[in-house]
Amino acid sequence: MFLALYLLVYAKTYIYKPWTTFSWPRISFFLKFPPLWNKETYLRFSFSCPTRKRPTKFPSRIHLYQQHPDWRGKVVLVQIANPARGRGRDVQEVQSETYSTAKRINETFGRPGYSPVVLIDTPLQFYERIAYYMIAECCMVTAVRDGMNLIPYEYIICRQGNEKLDETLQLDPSVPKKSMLVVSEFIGCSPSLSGAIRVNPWNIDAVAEAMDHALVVPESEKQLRHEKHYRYVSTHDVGYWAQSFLQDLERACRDHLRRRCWGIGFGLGFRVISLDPNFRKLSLDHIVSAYKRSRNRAILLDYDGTMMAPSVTDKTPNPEVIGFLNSLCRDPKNVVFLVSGRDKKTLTDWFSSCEKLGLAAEHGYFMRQRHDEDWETCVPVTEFDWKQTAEPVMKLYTETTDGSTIETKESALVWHYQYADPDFGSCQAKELLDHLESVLANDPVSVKSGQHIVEVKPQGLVAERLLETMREKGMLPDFVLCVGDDRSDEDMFEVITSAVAGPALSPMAEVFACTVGQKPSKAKYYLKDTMEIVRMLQGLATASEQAARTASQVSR
Ligand SMILES: O=P(O)(O)OC[C@H]1O[C@H](O[C@H]2O[C@H](CO)[C@@H](O)[C@H](O)[C@H]2O)[C@H](O)[C@@H](O)[C@@H]1O
Repeated sequence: MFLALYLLVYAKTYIYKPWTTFSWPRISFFLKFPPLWNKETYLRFSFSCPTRKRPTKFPSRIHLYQQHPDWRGKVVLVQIANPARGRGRDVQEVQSETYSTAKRINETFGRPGYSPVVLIDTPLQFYERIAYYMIAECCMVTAVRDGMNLIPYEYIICRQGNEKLDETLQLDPSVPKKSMLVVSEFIGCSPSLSGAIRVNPWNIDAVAEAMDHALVVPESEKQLRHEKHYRYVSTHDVGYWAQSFLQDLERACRDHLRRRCWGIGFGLGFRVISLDPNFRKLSLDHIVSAYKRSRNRAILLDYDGTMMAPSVTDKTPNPEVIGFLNSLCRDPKNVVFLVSGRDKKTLTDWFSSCEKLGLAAEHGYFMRQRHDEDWETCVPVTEFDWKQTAEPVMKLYTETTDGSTIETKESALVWHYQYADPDFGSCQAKELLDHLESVLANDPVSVKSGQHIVEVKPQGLVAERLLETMREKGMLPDFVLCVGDDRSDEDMFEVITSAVAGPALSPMAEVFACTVGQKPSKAKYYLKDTMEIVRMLQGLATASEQAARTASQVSR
């Protein structure tokens, strides 16, 4: 006879206490007290709170017995209902639903001497709860929302036990410990428990399947899963968290006195950002006069979000953009490159009328100096094995984020969430970024976020390569302008800023790294939006046209 136990905690009233404060004789007595403990008894715990709606709690148990009749008579699910903190109508509703469903399960699947569900609705002593943890084969937490939920961590610690417990229960200390967790994907601790079976608690069938799976996995797998759980819990203890908070605080405060803080945005979008005191708005007069003084100019321009507003649906460049790009390219002192995440074909089609414009497609993986030249592959990467790792992860987020899609480029994979719910999409994007960074840590790729995208692309620095090409041609830039709007452009800013006083630039070089909007950036300058960027580029184009007119008048 297997006894499975699950707990319904109506309120989180528990406090962590170290092992040393336990009353060993009481635990020992409790564990030996029939019918809760014998060598063949399996216990299952599950926690929930009535104020967080529980769609799948009991229905999934009914499904377990319906779909897996083998467990009837072998599994007893014990649910411990802690007293509710609140007394609202919803609390009462959940309580009465809990009682009536437990009754129904017992009537349907029970028999004399066997109740598949045991519902304990009196408060448990702390030592009793700990004892339940120790003997539970599996802990199940199916809350549909919860901040952190420490129950799985406590369960793991209890399952690991210690010497004293082994001695009390006459367990062989050399036998590896086991633990099984079924947890809701909506609770805070879920991402940290890589050995847990994660479920969507709204999906009754999936929860029943997970319960069944937790019962049937081989013993060796239960041990491996426990090893994973315990390794995490024992290394990420209170000391670890305190230390990491302190480190974060130190990092945030390091340049605090030097930095300026700004409140930006309105309502829910309001946030305080701290910016380098040297970060300032780019003055048109300043850049135009530096432009006029210079002889060899390198100009690197991002496209989406920089020259084209994110809100525009048709991203095809308008005649105004084509016009000033051509004016800039006609100036013999300029080398102009459009550096975009877009693919070769899109850039070729869009900029076919800009004959002298250099194009860097897929963030510089492909480059073409002019319209009549062939594309070259610039990054020495031929292996794309990382796509096999990245794609399934992106697919997972696409399935759970309605409106999101995956774009497959020759060198990169992009997860788009422009058409997903904005808040949920950006939360998912943050998670995906972390997830991809951790699984691709050893691959030669970088994971970047952009305008409603998360992109994985080969590492490679387009700005470095462009400066190198100019140097090979004997052109040492004395003016560098680099404009971009998102994280994928930060590498360019870093390269050109750190090239100052190096061999790639003239010692007199003036460098303008400019981002769009006021935000933490490696760029020294910002302009408010794409309109201001376009105005600035038009200003430079006008300066080039004036210089060309003056030159032609002089030569006549
Ligand atoms: O380097 P950029 O020129 O800024 O290009 C970055 C990405 O552009 C494209 O995505 C953008 O446009 C999409 C619609 O046209 C929009 O849904 C998305 O939110 C934008 O970021 C392109 O699809 C990506 O591959 C580029 O990396």
